[in-house]
This record gives sequence, structure tokens and C-alpha cells, in this order.
Amino acid sequence: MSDYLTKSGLSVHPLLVNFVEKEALTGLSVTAEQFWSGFAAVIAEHAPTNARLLQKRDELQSQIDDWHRKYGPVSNNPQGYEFFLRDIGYLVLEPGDFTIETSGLDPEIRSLCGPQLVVPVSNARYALNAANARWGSLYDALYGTDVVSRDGELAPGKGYNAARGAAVVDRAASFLDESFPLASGSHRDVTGYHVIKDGDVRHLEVDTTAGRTGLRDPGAFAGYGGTQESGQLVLRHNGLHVILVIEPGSVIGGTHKAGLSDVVVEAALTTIQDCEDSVAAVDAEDKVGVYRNWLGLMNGTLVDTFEKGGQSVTRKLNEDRSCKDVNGQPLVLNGRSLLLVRNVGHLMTTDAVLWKGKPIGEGLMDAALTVLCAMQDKVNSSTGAIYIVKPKMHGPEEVAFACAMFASVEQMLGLKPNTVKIGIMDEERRTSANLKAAIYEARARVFFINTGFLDRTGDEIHTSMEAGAVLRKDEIKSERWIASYEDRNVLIGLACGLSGRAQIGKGMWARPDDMAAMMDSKAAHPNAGANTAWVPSPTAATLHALHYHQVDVFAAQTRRHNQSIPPLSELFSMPMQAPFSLSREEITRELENNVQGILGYVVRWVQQGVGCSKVPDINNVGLMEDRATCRISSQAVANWLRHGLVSRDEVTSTFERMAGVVDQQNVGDPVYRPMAENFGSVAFQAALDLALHGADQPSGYTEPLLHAARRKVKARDGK
Ligand SMILES: CC(=O)SCCNC(=O)CCNC(=O)[C@H](O)C(C)(C)COP(=O)(O)OP(=O)(O)OC[C@H]1O[C@@H](n2cnc3c(N)ncnc32)[C@H](O)[C@@H]1OP(=O)(O)O
Ligand SMILES: O=CC(=O)O
Ligand SMILES: [Mg+2]
Repeated sequence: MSDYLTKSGLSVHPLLVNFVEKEALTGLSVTAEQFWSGFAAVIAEHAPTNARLLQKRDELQSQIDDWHRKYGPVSNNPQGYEFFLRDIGYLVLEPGDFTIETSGLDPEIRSLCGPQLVVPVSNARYALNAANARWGSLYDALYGTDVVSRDGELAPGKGYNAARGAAVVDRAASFLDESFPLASGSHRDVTGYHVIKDGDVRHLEVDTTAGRTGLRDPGAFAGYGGTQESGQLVLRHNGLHVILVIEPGSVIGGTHKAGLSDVVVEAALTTIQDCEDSVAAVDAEDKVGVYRNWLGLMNGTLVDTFEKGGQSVTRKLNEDRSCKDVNGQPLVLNGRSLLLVRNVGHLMTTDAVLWKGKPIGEGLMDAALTVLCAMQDKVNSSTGAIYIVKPKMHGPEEVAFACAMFASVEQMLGLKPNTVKIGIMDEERRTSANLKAAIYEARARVFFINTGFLDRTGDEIHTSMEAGAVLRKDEIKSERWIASYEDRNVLIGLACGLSGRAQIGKGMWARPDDMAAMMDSKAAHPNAGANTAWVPSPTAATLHALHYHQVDVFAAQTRRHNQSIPPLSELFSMPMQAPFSLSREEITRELENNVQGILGYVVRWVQQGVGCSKVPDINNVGLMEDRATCRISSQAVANWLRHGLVSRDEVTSTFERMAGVVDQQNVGDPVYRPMAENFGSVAFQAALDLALHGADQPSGYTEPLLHAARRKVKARDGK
């Protein structure tokens, strides 16, 4: 407390003071005095509401728990359940029909459809990579993943595998034939691409083994760069660009009849720079690190130097791509993904700032600081918009609170009203059940709704903790409640006029190495009418981009526009187990799977401050684990414990057994501290607590226990 600095009645950690005054405010007309007095006023205005909203969460949860103790699962009394939810104010009155009014949005949000990448902003190397993932090499993405089979002669091997390379070129030609068909023949048989000048206008002519032809839709040729012999041909389809790279002198181009050395696709149209579930930021030092990276992404100065493949690499933001359009005029293609920033939710507090001697809401600090940093935007939004993704809001009242908070931050920083846009994560049950009212509260600034099905699954288990034993994790995700949640989200979004105005988004592909499976299943997202869907890596963005060539999202939205919205009874059809439906063996295996995931994730979070990891599941499939997936696993174990499917001793001994497995998985990590040698370790205990005390955690969230454990380790290790 002694080294805090006093700023307009707030006690502020010196690292934060320094960052704000020496870095974030640089070049702005806002003075330090104005910032701190404005921030103090924002806190004074909103902290009490924040506290009241959290209290309401607890009150509603305890009423719901009581209802289930009395009636059991909803199926015992469906009408009574809905009546009860209205009575306690969990369900609110729906507003009449309306259309959202958000203005000043970039085309990537309004009118273009494509992948949305998510990245922990705390990791500069990854954050820069994500910002640059606007463009991706299709050849690299195919060669490096299982989309091209890894069996037999196509296995990658040590050096370059020419047979695999040929299969990649063939697969890319199929994509070109589907999205940019030739008037006759196939891209497979092209022997030369030629830009032909016809008066002032250029068009593309193509030689194939069967003679000269062109694109079936000549309008898909958008421009060119370089020379006839070696350059780029820019094509456009469904608003997305694809660049054919012609380099006959290169290794790959030299093997192709037309010198085609790569197909570069426009991939991550938007990227969420995440301050929330994929980062571990527990104190002023961590938070400043997060804000500093975000600031560097906004003003274009972020640089990271690291070792890769025995070489030092320096990564910075890519420049735009300059070429010429068909009239020979400059055509500038954005070199970077449009960046959005995910703030934390309303729950946690931070001691980076004390108000009346107590930690302030972390969400309040994120709002003020991420907006302040975005005021330095030199490279991101073409309209001056600031995009904040707001997670884990429970219902319309909490959405209204976020909007009020953003309005105050705008005022304090002298920004025009509604400069700050809000992306509503539809990931808590009370928001799903009141989605129209939630969108209504944000109608002047909403830029997306998105089904965060991972948190939503965790909340599904937690909200109905007392109702009975839930199904196994994977089964929960294929039940009626989730199908209706996904459908309702799209259909309510369309009814509120989001089509052509804002994004309707879908959730994360959480198996980063399973790209063939992603390609088989994720076309369902654009087909369902979603403008975008989350991907975990640039490679996944490159591959998922192909789906937006396959599907015209706006046509899909038109098709769905008048479909009827599934009733609330569907949304409330819980993923409950029939009694005694699982064998002992099945129970043990599911418990082990959940425990392995929790331990594998938590140990890196607590020991190393890594907020998102690839962790093998029990079948050795690498899963993206973040706080939301950890919420699911810990709530699943807590639920089975609560309903007697597993005992406390069984849970504890499973954690002890799986600690050894996780230790083995991390054996190559020099800074890893084995857990099986010390069950008293902070990391092991935090993981165990998430399960044993999962039922009592607010909304089943993992952050309170994770933060406490990480702070202990930082204090112990003097980090
Ligand atoms: C429920 C939710 O809230 S989901 C949202 C939160 N989740 C996320 O943000 C997921 C982000 N993804 C990630 O953090 C990572 O992809 C992980 C942890 C899943 C896997 O990471 P790793 O094990 O390091 O991946 P892997 O070794 O396969 O690949 C590393 C390479 O891919 C890049 N990469 C991986 N993920 C990303 C990403 N999201 N953004 C940018 N680059 C990435 C890295 O920069 C690295 O390339 P480099 O060496 O050139 O820098
Ligand atoms: O934030 C995303 C989710 O699925 O949770
Ligand atoms: Mg989430």
C-alpha cells in the first residue's frame, strides 16, 4: 500500500501511473490530471452498480438452487419453471421489434464475412502474428496440417516431400476451381496466367493445356502487382481477396506449369486481442503488460524479437499490400486484421487501483485503459471506431451497465458518444434467455453478438447445479439446449437487423491440430447465417476462410430471416442424465479426462502465467484450454460430486493419479515443476479446489481461484 500513488483520491500502483502518464497519454490532448479525475469519477459512478449486479447474480442463483431442490430438473415442471424465472426477474419482458442503430463500423464488421482469430494479447509474438493473419498462405496451411492426408507417401517427413507438395497444389486448384472457375477447363491445367490490357482496362486470360480461356466471372479479377513474368494476380469472391503468386524462379513456382508458387488468401478479417480468458493477468504488473501490447498494436510500434529455428526473428505489424486495380489505379489491400479487444467481465477486482482503500472492478479499469490506448490508433479502424468485446454478461441489465460504463469513459476522454462499440458475448444463460432485450440495451453501439458456447456450457451446468447429474462433457454439447441456443442467437440477431449492420458470430474451434475435422464441420457456421466464427490460430483462419468462399453468408441470412425462433422451453431443456445410465468405467474415464484437462491447464497458468495452452485430452488429442474450457471441466466434476456419481476421495485420488500423467506430458519443459512430487503445491491445490469447491464459485468461474494461486506463486518466487 505504501508505494501506491495518490491520483484524484485513487491509490494507483506506480507501474500503472507510469504507463498512463508516460506512454498511453502521449500525443493525446487529455492531460494526466483530466485522466485521473475522470477515471475517479467513472469509478465513483459505476462501482456501486457493479457490486449490486454481482449481488443480484448470487440472489438469482440461490433462488434457482432452491427451486431445483424442491422440484428437481425442469422437465418435472416446465411451465412452472418459466413462470418462476419471470417471477424472480431472471426473465424480463421482451422489447417490441426494433433495428439496431450502430453506425461508423468498418466493412470487416458490416459487410465482409470471414474468420475471427482470437489471441492472448499478453503474448506479443502471437498478438503480432494474429494481427498479420489477415493474409495466409494456403500452400503452407495445407502442407502443414492434416487437411492433406499424412498417410503413406504423403507424410510430411524431414525435408520437403514433393508428393505432398503436389497434393497441396492439387487441393488448392480445387479451391480455385470452386471459387474462381474458368470459362472452360481447370486451374489444374493452367500453363500461363496473363493480364491483358484492353484500352484502359485489364482482364485476365488463362492458357490451359486445352487452349486459351478466362475466368467464368471476368469481374472476379480485381487487380495485379509486379510484372507479367513474376507478380501477383488479385482475385475477389464474396468480398474476399485471393492472390495468385506467380514466381517461376522460385522452388515451388518452378515446379508449376504456370509458375504459381502460392495461393494467398484473405483470412482473419478480424482478430480479438484478448485481455480475458486466454491471459493470466493478476496484478498491476501483468495488467500493464497487457495494456502496453494493446497500445503498441494501436499505434503500430509493437515489435517482438525471438528465437525460431535457431535464428533471431523480429516481428512487427505488416504493411498494407499495394497493387493496381483493373484500371491501373492504386489498389491498397489492408495488410492487417481489424483488431477488437476483449475486456474482462464484471466479476473480478484489481488492486492496481484502490478506491476508498478497496480494489476496483477490473472491468472498469479495462474499459478506461483499453479505450485510452485505442485513442492512439494509427493503423486499425478506418472509421475511428473502438471495438470492445464484453464477455460473461448476465442479461440485459448487465449489458446496459457495460454501455453506461463505456459512455462515461467516452465522456471522460472527450470521445464522441458511441465511438466505443460493444461485442456482446452471448455466453451466460441469462443473456441467451433475454437476448433480444440485451441487444436492445446496446442498440446504439452493438457490433456483434457471438455464441461463446464454451462459457455457455459452463454456465449451463452451474445454473442448474442442483437439478441433477449432467451428461458427459461431449454429450452436453450435442443436446437440444445448445442447438436452440445457437439457433436463437442467429434468428434473434437477424430479427434485430444485424444483417449488413453487425456481425453474428459463432464459437471457437478448440482442436487446433485437427484441421481436417474443422474443414468438415465449420462450414456449418456460415451456412447457419453467421458472418464469422472463431479460430485458434492463423493457420486455422487461412483454412476456415475457404468456407466463406463456399457459402454466401448474406444469402444464408436472407434464407433464415423468417424462420421461427425456438421457444424458451427448448433453451431450458437441460442436458441431464437418466439415473444410473453410466457404467463405473465410463464414470472413471470421464472423470480422468476432466481432471487431466484441468491439471494440464492450471499448472501452466499458476506456475508460468500462461492463460491459454494446448493440452492433450485422455485420447491424446491436443485441446485448446482456456478459462472457459476449464470452467466446463471443473463444473462437470463439481456436479458429479454434488450428485454422488463420484466421491470426494475418488476426485482427490484421480487428481493425484493424473498429476503424474500431466507431469509426463510436460517433461520437456525446463521451467515446469512436477506436481506428483508435491500434492501440497499451489498449482495442484488450485486445480483440486476448482473441482472440490466448483459448486460454490460465482457462476462456476475459475478466475477467483486461479488469480489467488498465481498471486501466491508470484509472491513466493518474487516475480
Ligand atoms: C472460449 C474462448 O474464450 S476461446 C478464446 C481464447 N482462446 C484463444 O485465444 C486461443 C488462442 N490460441 C492459442 O493461444 C494457441 O494457438 C494455443 C495455445 C491453442 C496453441 O499454441 P501453441 O501450442 O504454441 O501452438 P503451435 O505450437 O501449434 O503454434 C505456434 C505458432 O502458431 C502461432 N499461433 C498459434 N496460435 C496463434 C494465435 N491465436 N494467434 C497468432 N498466432 C498464433 C504462434 O505465433 C506460433 O508461430 P511463430 O512460431 O511463428 O510465432
Ligand atoms: O468466449 C468464448 C466461449 O466460448 O466462452
Ligand atoms: Mg467465453
